[in-house]
Amino acid sequence: MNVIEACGLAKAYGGRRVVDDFAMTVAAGDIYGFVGKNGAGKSTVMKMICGEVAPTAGEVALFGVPTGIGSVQKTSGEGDQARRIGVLIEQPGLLPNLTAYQNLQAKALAWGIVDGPARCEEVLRLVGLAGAGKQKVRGFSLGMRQRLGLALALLGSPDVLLLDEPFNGLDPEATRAMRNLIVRLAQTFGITVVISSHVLDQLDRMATRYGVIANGRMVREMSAEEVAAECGGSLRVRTADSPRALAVLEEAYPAAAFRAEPGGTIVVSGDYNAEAVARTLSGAGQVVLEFSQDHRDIEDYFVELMEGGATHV
Ligand SMILES: Nc1ncnc2c1ncn2[C@@H]1O[C@H](COP(=O)(O)OP(=O)(O)OP(=O)(O)O)[C@@H](O)[C@H]1O
Repeated sequence: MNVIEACGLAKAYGGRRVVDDFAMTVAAGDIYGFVGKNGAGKSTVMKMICGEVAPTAGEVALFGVPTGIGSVQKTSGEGDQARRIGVLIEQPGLLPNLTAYQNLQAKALAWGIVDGPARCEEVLRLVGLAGAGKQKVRGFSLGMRQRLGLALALLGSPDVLLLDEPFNGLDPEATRAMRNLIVRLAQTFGITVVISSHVLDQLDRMATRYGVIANGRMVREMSAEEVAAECGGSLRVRTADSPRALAVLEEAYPAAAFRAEPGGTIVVSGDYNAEAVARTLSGAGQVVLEFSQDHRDIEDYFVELMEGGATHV
């Protein structure tokens, strides 16, 4: 089932369309990496999905139900539908003079969560802040604040989490902890997660699907497998007898593509397995002089896509 479907979505500020004709599909269980340059429109899209910002045009369907412009928006913060989406967008709006627990309790009360105290304890535990529940938030590190923000987003037991730059300002250790936590939430509780982030190497370790936005439009959506295949690159092989090696490989791997370079290097791409190629060559008595794998950097790949978006007038 698609949990989020956006179609023809647009948002104009002062007559300028910062999101335009935007489409997005997020399926249940996805960890969806939402990628785009600064100002591309990621936060605005997420705010429209969760109902914080009313679209100028277009439609969002949540859990297969069209929200209609403004309908979920009006229930934001109350009601079951709004609670099915947990949101961490920009600063989580924490009250610094209250403890972590009190911050959660205030929201639980506002939302009328029946088992409020137990749920507050539970989400604190989930985000690894069980020991810090009685501490005032003003003494919290950025990493702890982000975790508490995530706890607030989890309070209503959401089916979907929208996380805008959850790694912002976190050191490598806190970044890893946040990543592991998000993956655990997705895998253990089946929560669908949409994460906007510039930290591509973190997304690369967790995302199952990607969407790339440029100038307010979706440039491309693709699975992690598609990204891996496109970044997979090629194999460069040179042996003492390149024509013979080429003939051996072409016969052994009919589904792969081969290109012979003038210096005798054979470039293998498509459907091949590097280890098997090495074994085939050695089995054919070929003396291997060069054997290296070219991988396309995932960052280069996304930067190219992010820059390939249509520009607005
Ligand atoms: N409330 C607003 N009023 C006017 N312009 C806005 C408003 N919110 C966003 N914008 C503009 O819309 C564009 C998209 O902003 P948005 O925050 O959605 O981008 P983003 O992709 O999330 O960027 P970043 O990665 O920097 O957070 C920007 O040019 C921004 O200045």
